Amino acid sequence: MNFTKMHGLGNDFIVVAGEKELPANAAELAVQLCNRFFGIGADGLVYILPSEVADFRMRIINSDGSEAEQCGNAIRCVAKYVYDKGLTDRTTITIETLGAGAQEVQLQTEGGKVQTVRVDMGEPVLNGLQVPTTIDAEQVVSHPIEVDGKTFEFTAVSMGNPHCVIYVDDAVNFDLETWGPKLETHPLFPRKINVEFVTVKSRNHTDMRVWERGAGPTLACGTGACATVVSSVLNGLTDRTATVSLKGGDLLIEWNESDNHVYMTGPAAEVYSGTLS
Ligand SMILES: N[C@@H](CCC[C@H](N)C(=O)O)C(=O)O
Repeated sequence: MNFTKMHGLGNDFIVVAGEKELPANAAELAVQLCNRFFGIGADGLVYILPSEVADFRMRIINSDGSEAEQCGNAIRCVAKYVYDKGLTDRTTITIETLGAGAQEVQLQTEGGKVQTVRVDMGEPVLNGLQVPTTIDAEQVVSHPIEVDGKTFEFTAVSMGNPHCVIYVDDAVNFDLETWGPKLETHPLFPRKINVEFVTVKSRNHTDMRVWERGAGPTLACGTGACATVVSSVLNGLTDRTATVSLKGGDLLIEWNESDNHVYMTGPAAEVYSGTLS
């Protein structure tokens, strides 16, 4: 099996292309290969597959073997992969995802080299039951959630995959390991949830740290950055365009007023390619 190790701001993936469908043992493979001590080590296993509705199709399995509906950092890596490996020579392509349909991706190149990737991440889903949460409301904004006697307030956003955004005084030093897993598996979230801890720095800048569903603390989360800006607009805390600073670097997020789509711009990088026997 040939693979390429890639990352988007340190959120790292084992990327596999050439298969027609996701193998039946994909969950088991993800757990083995993503293990940082006994495997290659990654936050997720990503398959690039043929699509009937877009140029390419992507499936992503988290490091615990669960499948995610969408992944913002992986979609940028997939776009860079197909361009760099000559699977397309176009700089605007579409990539089909499980949870957010076909998305348009623009590769921003200089001298034939991919610099950044801009993705139309589609419209955010705000309806409580659709995110999904157990709350039947058109929007779930600043809703209380109790964990171990401590009450947080969260805003729920789906970008194809579910997110809960919580504002804290100091996201950079927040105790992710204690609160992340308890919020991820809280009964309010029937399919579990990705948790973003956010500190607003200005109308156009936030810090964010993420506890990812199925992967734990990662250096960056593209869909989480999109959810952060959507939530911050709904809470009146930022403008519609903002930079989200993650542990692995920055993403530029724009929630466009005219089409209601969220656009994400950021880098993607290849680390190495290998063969697994
Ligand atoms: N890191 C990703 C999100 C990956 C999937 C997530 N763990 C989930 O289960 O929804 C991103 O960059 O968006």
